[in-house]
Amino acid sequence: MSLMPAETALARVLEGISPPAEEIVAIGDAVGRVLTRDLAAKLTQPPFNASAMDGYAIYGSGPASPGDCWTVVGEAAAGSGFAGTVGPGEAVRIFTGAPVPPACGTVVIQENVTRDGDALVADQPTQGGANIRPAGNDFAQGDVLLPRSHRLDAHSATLAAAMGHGEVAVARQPVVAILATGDELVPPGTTPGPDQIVSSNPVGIAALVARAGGVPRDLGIAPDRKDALAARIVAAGDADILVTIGGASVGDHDLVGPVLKDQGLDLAFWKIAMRPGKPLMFGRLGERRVLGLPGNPVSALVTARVFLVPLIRALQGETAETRVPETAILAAPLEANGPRLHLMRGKLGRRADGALTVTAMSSQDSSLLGALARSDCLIRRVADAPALPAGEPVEIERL
Ligand SMILES: Nc1nc2c(c(=O)[nH]1)N[C@H]1C(S)=C(S)[C@@H](COP(=O)(O)OP(=O)(O)OC[C@H]3O[C@@H](n4cnc5c(N)ncnc54)[C@H](O)[C@@H]3O)O[C@H]1N2
Ligand code: MOO
Repeated sequence: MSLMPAETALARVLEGISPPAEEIVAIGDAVGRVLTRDLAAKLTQPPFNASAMDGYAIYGSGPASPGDCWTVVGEAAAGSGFAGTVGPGEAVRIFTGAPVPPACGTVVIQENVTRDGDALVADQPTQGGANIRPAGNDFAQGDVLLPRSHRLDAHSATLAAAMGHGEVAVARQPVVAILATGDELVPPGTTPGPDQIVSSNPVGIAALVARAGGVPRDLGIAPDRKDALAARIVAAGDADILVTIGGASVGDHDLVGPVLKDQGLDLAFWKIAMRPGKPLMFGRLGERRVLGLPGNPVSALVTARVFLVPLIRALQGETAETRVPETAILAAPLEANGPRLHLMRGKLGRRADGALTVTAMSSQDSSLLGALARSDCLIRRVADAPALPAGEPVEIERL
């Protein structure tokens, strides 16, 4: 029986997602959150013609030439404009960010004039209209600047604040319960007994969840016993996604599938044509999505990137493409690929001419965390891809 292609599996994972529930958060807490509504500016920026420099606002719209002179009749500072009127031959001392008086169309910078008491003389030429930021230069009230589904980052959250939004409507963050399974596992920081290893995978899975905007909930480690596993799965409670790690394969102690089946799992798939990640499983337990990741650390982390991260993003209504394909030139040859999509761990470099190069890690064993941590990209090899010599381009995805 041929395995389900990874693309089909991803499409199944992303099926049937409803628009996210929304909540209102303070703009200072909204970075990393996804907007549920188009965001229009409540304000115009700048709200007035503003000086871009420290200097003098001069009457009229014309240029200033050396020898031109004015009488200084007042001052405009940021936060307190000049309240009077400016007439012909007059100027106002002005500072960066201050409103430019309506009668003034040019600001000359202070380095280019000489002032003696109230008398001001130009030493250098200044173009008409110089050093003024017109009202609405950045944006105007009513402009939709940030669309629904946009994930706020440092820049766009700053924009939203400037637009006048103290609070924004964002998608509720999906809760992702993470359950490690296996008699061999002990928590990080504890000394493994004979035949045991550290349960390291949940650390990276939780980090990927948080970076995608989800809230990780650690369910600890379940031993390879049906009753214990069943109890932990129930403990996932109202989580939006239950992620299990390990116990997904075909061994006698791989009980995750059978226990989930007993609990009524509506299985979408089990096993996909991808390396690492063959035993990946996905289904629904009522409203809850269940993603069964393979136990091998590289398999768990790579499948979490490829399937869990897009699911968490989609549950927040984010539509942006998460995979950003690029090409790099092989620095060393690659063998022909087998029948599964192979996401190979690779290291990027630069050729003397600046071209991006990539070298596959010498071992692609899915237990090698050291090699994964040293990698900075995945090389995407489609099923049955032919052997490639050095110098050929390959598709990569940065980690
Ligand atoms: N006869 C077959 N055997 C295996 C197959 C197969 O198709 N036929 N598939 C292999 C592949 S591919 C993978 S991947 C693994 C995945 O198996 P499981 O998901 O059942 O994972 P486990 O057996 O529980 O563990 C595998 C490996 O990973 C370690 N592990 C598990 N959990 C953690 C954790 N939280 N932190 C760190 N390391 C963990 C575990 O100790 C094992 O060493 O199956 C192959 N076998
Ligand atoms: O596919 Mo397994 O996930 O290679 O190690």
